[in-house]
Parts: sequence; structure tokens; C-alpha cells
Amino acid sequence: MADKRLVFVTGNPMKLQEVRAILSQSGVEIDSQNLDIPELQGTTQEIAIDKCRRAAEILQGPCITEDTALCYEALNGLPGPYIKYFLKECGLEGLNKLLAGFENKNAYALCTFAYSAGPGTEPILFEGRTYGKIVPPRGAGKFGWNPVFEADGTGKTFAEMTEDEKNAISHRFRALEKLKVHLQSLKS
Ligand SMILES: O=c1nc[nH]c2c1ncn2[C@H]1C[C@H](O)[C@@H](COP(=O)(O)OP(=O)(O)OP(=O)(O)O)O1
Ligand SMILES: [Mg+2]
Repeated sequence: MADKRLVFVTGNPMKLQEVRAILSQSGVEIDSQNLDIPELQGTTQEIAIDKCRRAAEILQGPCITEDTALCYEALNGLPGPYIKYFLKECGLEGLNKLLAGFENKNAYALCTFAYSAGPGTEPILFEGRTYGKIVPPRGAGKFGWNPVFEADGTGKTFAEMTEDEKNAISHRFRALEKLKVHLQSLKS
């Protein structure tokens, strides 16, 4: 893939680190802008589109943004895009307690990248999912809810995996696979 530079608007340095690692072989160079874009309430898609549109307006140029949701089956997809606030207020233990009354601990991590070609254009979305379940915290808690999400078929929480292990199966990796295809199509 030929060289391409893209601005990733995020306030989260761990996201940036993973995105750069996942894209390192692909010729896509990521510049970052730490802008705190207000996030709408709504579905993950509505939030992602609105955030990217605002970011492109502020930057007056093309950019990508990313939204991460953690969706519990027993709660019909909640906390979903509001996971940041649940994690902040209730902690990792609280993320487990939310499911205390339910047998079903299944959840999926959902990553939504939005690409805007610039202000006034409609952002395009690229989603990736990883299925798993919510467990009591295991592993080093360096990034968000990693310690309480055990990915199906691995026996490990994201926090127990190396960076490479997580990046090979993560919601973020799967969304970026789709974004890469789109970026490639822009170049021809
Ligand atoms: O792979 C992940 N593994 C564990 N935790 C994660 C992951 N990815 C995001 N997270 C956390 C960060 C934040 O507590 C919430 C998403 O909220 P979200 O608004 O998308 O992220 P953010 O506000 O930190 O950064 P941004 O400036 O890109 O919106 O889940
Ligand atoms: Mg955010």
C-alpha cells in the first residue's frame, strides 16, 4: 500500500498506540489530534457519525475518529457507547455487578471507526466486533475494561494478552481491516 497520512482525533493514548501498531505494516501513517469532541447520546452509529463530523469541522480537513462500546447481551447492548462513564463511576467490579442478577455474562466489544473526507461530507463507518464474556478482573489494568473482558476461545482477558495477541483478534483490529480496504480504494 502506498503511503497515506491520516489524522486520528482521539483523547485516548492507548487507542492511538493500538491503531499505530495494527496499521504499522500497511503504509498508513497516523497523526493524532487530542481534541475533546462532545459525544452525542444515541446509538453507536449516531454517536460515531456526529463525532467525526464535528472533528472534521474543527480540523477543516479529513480525519478519522473511533468509538468503543462494550455491549452486554443480558442488557440488550448496554452499557454500549456509555461504557466510559460506567467504568469511571462503577469501576471494574461494578462492571461485573451489573450482571449479578443474570446467568448470561456474554458481551461483545464493538469498535466503530468513522472516516470523514472533510467538512460537509458524510462520515462513513467501519465496525469491528469481538465476542466474549464479562469476568472478575484478571491481568494488568492498563487500558480501560481490558481486565474484565475474556475473549471467546482464548481463556484470557484482553489484559492477560500481549499487545500482539490482543491486536490480532480485537474489535479495533477488525474495524481497521475494513477501514484499510476503504483507504486503499481512495488512492486509485
Ligand atoms: O480496547 C479497549 N480495551 C479496553 N478498554 C477500552 C478499549 N477501547 C476503549 N476502551 C475504553 C476507553 C473508554 O473508557 C471507553 C470508550 O470510550 P470512547 O469515547 O470510545 O473513548 P475515549 O473517550 O477514551 O477516547 P476518544 O477521545 O477517542 O473518544 O472504553
Ligand atoms: Mg470519547
